[in-house]
Amino acid sequence: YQWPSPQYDALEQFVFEGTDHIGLDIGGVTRDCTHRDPSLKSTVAAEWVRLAYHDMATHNVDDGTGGLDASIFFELDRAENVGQGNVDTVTLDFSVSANKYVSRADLIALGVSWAVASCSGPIIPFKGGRVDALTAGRLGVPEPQQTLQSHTESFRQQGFSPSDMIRLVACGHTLGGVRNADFPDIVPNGDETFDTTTSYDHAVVSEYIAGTTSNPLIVVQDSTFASDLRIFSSDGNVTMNSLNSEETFKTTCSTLLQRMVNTVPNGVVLTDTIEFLLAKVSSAQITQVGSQLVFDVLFRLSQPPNVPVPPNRSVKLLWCDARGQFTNCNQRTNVASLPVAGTAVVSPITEAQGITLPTYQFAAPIDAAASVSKFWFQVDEGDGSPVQTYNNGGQGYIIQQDQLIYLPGISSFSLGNSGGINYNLVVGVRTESNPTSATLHAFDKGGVQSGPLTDITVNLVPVTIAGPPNVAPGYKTYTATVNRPSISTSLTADFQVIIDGVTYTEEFKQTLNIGNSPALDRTLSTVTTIPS
Ligand code: HEM
Repeated sequence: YQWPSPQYDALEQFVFEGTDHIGLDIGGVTRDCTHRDPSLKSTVAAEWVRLAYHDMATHNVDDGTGGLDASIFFELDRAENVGQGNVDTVTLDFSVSANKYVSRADLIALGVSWAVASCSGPIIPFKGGRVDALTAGRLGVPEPQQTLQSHTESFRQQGFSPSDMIRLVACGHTLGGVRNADFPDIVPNGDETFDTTTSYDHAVVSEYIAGTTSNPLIVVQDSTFASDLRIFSSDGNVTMNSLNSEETFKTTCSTLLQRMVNTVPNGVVLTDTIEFLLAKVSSAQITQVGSQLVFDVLFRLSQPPNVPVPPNRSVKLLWCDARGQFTNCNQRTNVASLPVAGTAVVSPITEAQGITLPTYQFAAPIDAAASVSKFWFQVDEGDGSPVQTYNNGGQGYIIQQDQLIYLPGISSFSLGNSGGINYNLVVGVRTESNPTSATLHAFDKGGVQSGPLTDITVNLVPVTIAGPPNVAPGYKTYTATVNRPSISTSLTADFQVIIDGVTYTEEFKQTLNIGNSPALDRTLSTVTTIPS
């Protein structure tokens, strides 16, 4: 890993912080294996795992189509997808946070890892890179009244053998249960769970083997619906017996659920497993606070379980000028200390491992004539141990360019002339530069009904923004307006200018916190210089 890796960075934040590009705590929806509504026996985790299976179930191993591709967004009206759990998962949980780097399908897949971890199950490693379908997939979700032969054929088409089928059903039916509203013939007296525990454990297996189960797809008035019984007993209970230990159940399910969420249409290439970064530059940009040009950086560290943050820890940001007589730390290095300390939200995966994520926010006033070339951090735990340097594996964290900067603080919303909301997004371009082209690309994956990705390109035009707060010295403003039907939390913007034939880009910028948003508030860091 080397910073910056925008897709990796975005996926890593989802996996381990559980939050999206505007900080919305999506992973937290399943925290503590909670119920969406206290009246439900099912958990959010159960809903998320079922949804992922139903999305994947459209895979056809014979022609390589379908799989975990978010086609479920277009399949909710099918009988095979009945249930408020599926509707809530799609519309409330997974329709607002997908973005340029994280697809809806990635969110559905990650939902399985979050869900299982939140219910004390195994850690399921996650890969990103799924591609969202534009339309519904084939029919393919098995239903309880179908025969064993038909189920075996369904799972074969999805890429799973008869014994995988037994395992995968058990790995799913350890969570949640059957709802009266959806299957009144199976559970006429109200919702019933598949086993007696809420958590992700092997009770679904042990209760079946012990003959004490009340799984409604086993113990049911009309045996037509006893699909779990037919599946579990289909090999004379050999597979179920082999799963009858907590350890085996968890390792088996971790592997199988990974296979389930990594079942994607042919041609889709998944990333490597997203590993936790012990230290991470979460965001770094030149921007302005008020009309002061700042170098804004969030640095995230990690604390192992039960190890508090050292009380005397000091974290420093160091950087070199990019322009002027001290360029590249010729003679002097800039230092900012006393950042604003905070804690990042942790996802259920990180929480299950007991890891906490202290953060250090720097907003260092800078001068456009000096700017920033590369930066790094020094951490002194204040306990006599050696000072640690974090410098991106030796080369420092490099600021790619300072020609173009995003200015959310002087961006704004307004009502569109023909309806909707105008996003008036503002960037700064260095005063001495004259772009031959300036554009904005906006990506919006929001909404269930809208297509999975709206990609809008508009030209940026030079403007003078009236009145304070005005643009920082050294920069002039350009703006572009994007009209959306309503405020969209998933809209992100890429800006691009061409100056003297060279393209400069500021990309993947959030658009929700703009203008006077408190999220943009910063305490300016104190800056000194040291000889280098
Ligand atoms: C032959 C295969 C399967 C059949 C016939 C089947 C059938 C069902 C039925 C009827 C329900 C009740 C849904 C409701 O009341 O809304 C259910 C729930 C559930 N299924 Fe399956 N299922 C199968 C395979 C799987 C697989 C492979 C998984 C995941 C690996 C899975 C995960 C779940 C989960 C987690 C729930 C609980 C949902 C909740 O409580 O909200 N199922 N299943």
